[in-house]
This record gives sequence, structure tokens and C-alpha cells, in this order.
Amino acid sequence: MSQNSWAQAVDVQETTALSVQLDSSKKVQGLYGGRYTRGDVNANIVLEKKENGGRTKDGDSVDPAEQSLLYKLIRRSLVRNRNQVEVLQRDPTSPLYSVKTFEELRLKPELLKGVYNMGFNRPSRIQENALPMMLAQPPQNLIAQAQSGTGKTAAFSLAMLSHVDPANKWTQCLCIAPTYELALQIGHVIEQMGTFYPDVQLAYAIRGNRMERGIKLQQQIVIGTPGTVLDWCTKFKHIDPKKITMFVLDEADVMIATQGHRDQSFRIHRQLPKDCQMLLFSATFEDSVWKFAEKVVPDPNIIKLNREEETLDTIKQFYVVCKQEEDKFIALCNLYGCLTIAQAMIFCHTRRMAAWLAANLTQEGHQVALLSGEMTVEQRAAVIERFRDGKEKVLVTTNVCSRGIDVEQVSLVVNFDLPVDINGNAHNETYLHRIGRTGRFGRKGFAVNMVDSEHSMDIIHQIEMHFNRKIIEIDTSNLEEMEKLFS
Ligand SMILES: Nc1ncnc2c1ncn2[C@@H]1O[C@H](COP(=O)(O)OP(=O)(O)OP(=O)(O)O)[C@@H](O)[C@H]1O
Repeated sequence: MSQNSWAQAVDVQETTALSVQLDSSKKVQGLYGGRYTRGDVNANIVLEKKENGGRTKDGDSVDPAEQSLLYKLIRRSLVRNRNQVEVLQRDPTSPLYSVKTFEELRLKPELLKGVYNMGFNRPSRIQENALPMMLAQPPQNLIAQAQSGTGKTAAFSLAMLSHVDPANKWTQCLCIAPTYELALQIGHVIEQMGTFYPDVQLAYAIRGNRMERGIKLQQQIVIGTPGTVLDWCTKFKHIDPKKITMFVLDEADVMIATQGHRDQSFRIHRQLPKDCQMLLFSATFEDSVWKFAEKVVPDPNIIKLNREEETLDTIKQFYVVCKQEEDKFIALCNLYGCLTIAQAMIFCHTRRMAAWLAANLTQEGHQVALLSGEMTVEQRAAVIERFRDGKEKVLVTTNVCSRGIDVEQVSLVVNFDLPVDINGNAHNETYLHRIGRTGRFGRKGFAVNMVDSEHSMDIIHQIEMHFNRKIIEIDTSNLEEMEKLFS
């Protein structure tokens, strides 16, 4: 197949993605409390490709802020997590409060209405513990860690809205997020939740929003990126940091990935009053995040919700021996009928390979979607949405791009290229992430691995040993056998 035809397929795919518009009816509150349509801001949300963009030339390495934004864009509901929340109280002798309903929080009626209006019936796992802590008097500091989608943003948004005094026309809550786009997303949640509480206003301290030096903001809540927030506190004096009584640092793990952001966060933090309530949220909790969190949040309560473990228990695993690369494509075409029984994902090692494969499958008359690292976050979100809605049954992708797709709806995963680390050894974690299911009652699934060399056979053996699970050989040209296996 010529270069041109894959390029064409990518173009077709990207056009499809671009034609899926984001909901332009949603509103974003402007700097002066005015309202712009979300579409106005949207033009800026699309992440521009930087030179190099923090990506490898061909493989996909997506930056953590983009990944976070993608999660937010594609999320429709809470991520299911049946693990117990771990709570470490600053004062272990004080009673531990948790709530099962929003009523128990004694919120202002305007806020309760806002919460229900968002379709929240009851607090999420993490909210059950975090909300009473954040709303307690005297104020308590909190460090909370839970994977994306567990309700952290909604929790601190409610805490901020509930904390401020609407009669005071100055900034009382300051929230910082790693990027412009993430700040907008958080702001959007605050706006939705505050729909029935118009006395509380929100301003965005993000690039492009400018005011004359010395003008003090009247909005009670400010959300922004560290650089602009720092400027607004120090250089432009729009905010008096001494009057801040609640400071929220979101996505701490993404924040510290940028040295500049870490330093700016400290510099903002240093100006805040000693008794300012500090809240810090992170999806992960490596040592570096913990060290940072300890500096920003003195005497914290700590809440942790571990990710549900993925398992291969409900997955039937196979491999197909192919003499050479081209045979993998033939094997895949043989498999195609099985792929479309439900939904399938095909993983390639590089974007180039993914694009090539999608184009070839398309040329063979198969309908596939392509998720490629070249796409903007918004385009990727649109492709994922279409796939989730079943508009395409087969999705070709690289590893990084696919995170955020709820794999439970995918019943067949094909590793067109096996997952390897930089030394060429089996990448077990990635393998598990591609095909694993969470929860003991996860739906059944199938995985087919393409083997095209002794080396890839060796990888299969490494994976078998690691997970202590047999991977069975199949012959994709034997239709009868295939039908039996996938039934
Ligand atoms: N109590 C709740 N009941 C139902 N849905 C909720 C509740 N809390 C949050 N949600 C919804 O669940 C999804 C995830 O929530 P939220 O964005 O707050 O999670 P998060 O942990 O901050 O994840 P992320 O950092 O990716 O945004 C959102 O669609 C949100 O509207």
C-alpha cells in the first residue's frame, strides 16, 4: 500500500473526529462574571502541537496534562471502584465522619439543588469521607489521592462553593490546576454546581485574561494556572493572598511534572495565611508527589482510594504464529468476522503502524476507527466517544492513546504488536492494562497476540510466566476452530 493511502485514511478519520462538535450550549463564566458561550473559549481548548510536543517521533508518549484533559472530556460518570477508602486522620482520637447522603452535609439549599441538578444522587466513595472533612469547623487540611473519575473535582468544587461568604466581595478561595484547559474544566464544574447560587462568582486566572494593575477582583473564587495566579497575587495585585481562606491544588502529580509549576505553587503558597485551609488532590501518589504534598499541606488528613486491580481471570488468551509481518495482516483479516461480533481494539507499537493498519483494513472494505497520537486531545475524545457509542466496532490504536477507554465494553483485544519495554522485554503491566478487567465479575473477554519472530514468541512465554496463565495457539485460517474458540 502506498504512503498516500494511509495518509488518506488518517485524514478521513480526523475529519470524522473534527466533525463531532462539543456541546456548545454549555456556558463558561467569564472573568467579570459575564457569560461567554463555551464555544468561544473552545477554540483555545484544542491543544496545539508543540514542536516535539514531548512525544517521541513515532511512538506515542502523551503528556500527563493532556491525558488528564482527555479523561475529563470523555468521562460521563463515576469510575466504579469497590475498594475501601483509607483514611488517616490528623487527630486519630477525633470521631471519623462519613456521609451517605448530601443532605447530611447541611449544605445551603442553593448548593444542594445544584448537586442534584447535576444528577448526583449520593456522594461517591471518596466524597463520603472527603466532604465532611473539607466542610468541618474548624477547617482541616486534606490530601486526597484517587484515580481519575472518582469524584475529586466535584468534591472540592462543592467545598469551595460552600466555604465562601457571598457577601464578601473579594477572593476567598484559590484553586490552581496545571494547564489552561484543565482550569477551564474545573471552572465548568463549579459553574454547574453553582447554577442556583448566583451570588458566588468565579474568575479565571488564565493566560489572555487581563485587567489593569491594582484592580481587585470581586469574585469569591479564582481558578487558574500557577503562573497567572502568582502574577495576579504579586505583580498585578488583583488578589490579596492574605485574604485567601481556602487553597486547592488539583492534579498535584501533573503539576510537579513541570519544574516551573512546582516552584510557582510554592511561591503562591508562601503568601497565604498560616490558617488558610489547604487541600491537595492527586490521581497517583509516588514519593515525589508525597514530598510535594507534605510541603504544601501541613498537618493533613489523608484519604486514599486505591485503583481496583485488573485481572486476567476472565480472559481467554491466544496467539497466532505468523511467518512474517505481512502474514499478521492476513491473520487479522481472517479474524475480522470475530472482531466485529462485539467490539475490538487492535494495538500497534507505533502510530505509523496503526495508521498503516487502519488504512489497509479500510482498503479491504473493513470499517475501522483510528486513534492516533497526532490527533489533538479533542479529536481523540471524539473518536473515543464514537467508538463507545458503537459507531465503529473496531478501533486501531497505540498503547498510550487508548487509556481512558472503558475496556469492559471491548470483548476482543488484538496485540498486533506485543507490548515491550525499551529493552525489548515483555511489558507485563501494559499487557494487563490492555486486556485486563477490573472486578471479579468482569465480563468475559478474548485476547489474540500476533507472533512473528522467535523474539515475539519469547515475549509470549515471558507473559505466560509472569501471569501464570497459559496462552493457547490458534490457527486463524481454520474458521471452524475459530468459531468454537470464540463462542
Ligand atoms: N456523587 C456523584 N454522583 C454521580 N456522579 C458524580 C458524583 N461525583 C462526581 N460525579 C461525576 O463523575 C465523573 C467524575 O467526577 P470528577 O471529575 O469529580 O472526578 P475526578 O476524580 O476529579 O476525576 P478527573 O480528575 O478525571 O476529573 C464526572 O462526570 C462527575 O460529574
